[in-house]
Amino acid sequence: MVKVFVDGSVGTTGLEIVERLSGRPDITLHLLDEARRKDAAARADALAEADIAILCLPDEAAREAVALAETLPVRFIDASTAHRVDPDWTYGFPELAPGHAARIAGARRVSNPGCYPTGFLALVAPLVREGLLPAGAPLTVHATSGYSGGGKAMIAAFEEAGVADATDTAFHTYGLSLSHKHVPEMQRHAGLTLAPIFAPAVARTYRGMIVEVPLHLALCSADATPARIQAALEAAYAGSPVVEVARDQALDRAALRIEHVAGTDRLALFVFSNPAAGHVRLVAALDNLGKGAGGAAVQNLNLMAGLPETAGLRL
Ligand SMILES: NC(=O)C1=CN([C@@H]2O[C@H](COP(=O)(O)OP(=O)(O)OC[C@H]3O[C@@H](n4cnc5c(N)ncnc54)[C@H](OP(=O)(O)O)[C@@H]3O)[C@@H](O)[C@H]2O)C=CC1
Ligand SMILES: CC(=O)N[C@@H](CCC(=O)OP(=O)(O)O)C(=O)O
Repeated sequence: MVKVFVDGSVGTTGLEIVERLSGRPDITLHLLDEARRKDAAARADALAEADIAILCLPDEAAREAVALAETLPVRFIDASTAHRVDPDWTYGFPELAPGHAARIAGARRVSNPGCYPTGFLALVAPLVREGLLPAGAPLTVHATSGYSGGGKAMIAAFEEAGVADATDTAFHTYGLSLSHKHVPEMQRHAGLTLAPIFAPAVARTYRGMIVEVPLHLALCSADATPARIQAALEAAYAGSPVVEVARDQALDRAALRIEHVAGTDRLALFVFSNPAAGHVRLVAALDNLGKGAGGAAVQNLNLMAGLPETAGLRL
């Protein structure tokens, strides 16, 4: 039995993780009740008893949890942004590169990826690694998230008319200072020398996400073609139980919906192209709370605990 403490278990991500772990015979789940869940001493005790702690907290509280456990043997999975480019932490995207799942399995401290970077890195990292995209390529990322991506505060803003920042919008773009907190992890883990321009948005749907990287083949390496890009992605995820690369590149596909894999822990990748124009649209569909957060945390937990990688996942 693996003893798991979920810190932040009543937040949006925490609840998703608890749902996936509850009732599993291989896991003993430790949660703190409402009165003690923010109590530092109670959290420190829970950390002392756990084999693995999953942090589903704002960045500052995640750093605090790690500090509380400085001298303890507990291993961490941190769902926050706090440690995603920290060289002392292993980046928790098992499909990032060959052998990376084994690194996560042996790691003490694993940083769960951001939801948007999960889509971006799945599309771009293999192409940089295979030399189809130069490391200095000037990339742009357009993405739309369901509103649960902003946690309890954004859920309230979309669902409760009475709150201070209530909104009735159907869709809004944001990140307009062009310094979103996900950019450093996108650049670092894709192996890019130039930071991508990131244009995120939110739509009035609870969960689901589309991440898109449009590419001019003129900006790619000389031997890059849509077929080679498709083949590189298929090779990178061959046999993956979580990441799938669609083979249907039909130009007349009517639409790709934000709900495509919502409610699952899958990640679906697409290469749409017009070879004559030299235009490609790399698109990822995921659930911000699935492979974008809770599903990824459970996948990492399984790897770290030596359990079947997909146990408890919604595939
Ligand atoms: N939502 C998403 O799609 C994704 C979220 N993440 C990341 O996961 C983390 C959690 O996000 P999310 O679940 O959306 O956020 P929520 O705001 O929904 O939940 C955060 C939870 O942490 C609790 N909390 C805050 N401070 C403390 C503390 N000091 N001690 C104990 N508990 C505390 C909050 O308490 P209270 O209920 O009282 O507010 C809340 O329950 C964040 O770092 C976020 O960036 C990552 C990927 C995707
Ligand atoms: C819609 C929305 O607001 N999304 C969040 C990101 C959600 C997420 O991935 O959380 P992490 O930052 O921990 O990765 C944002 O843009 O800040």
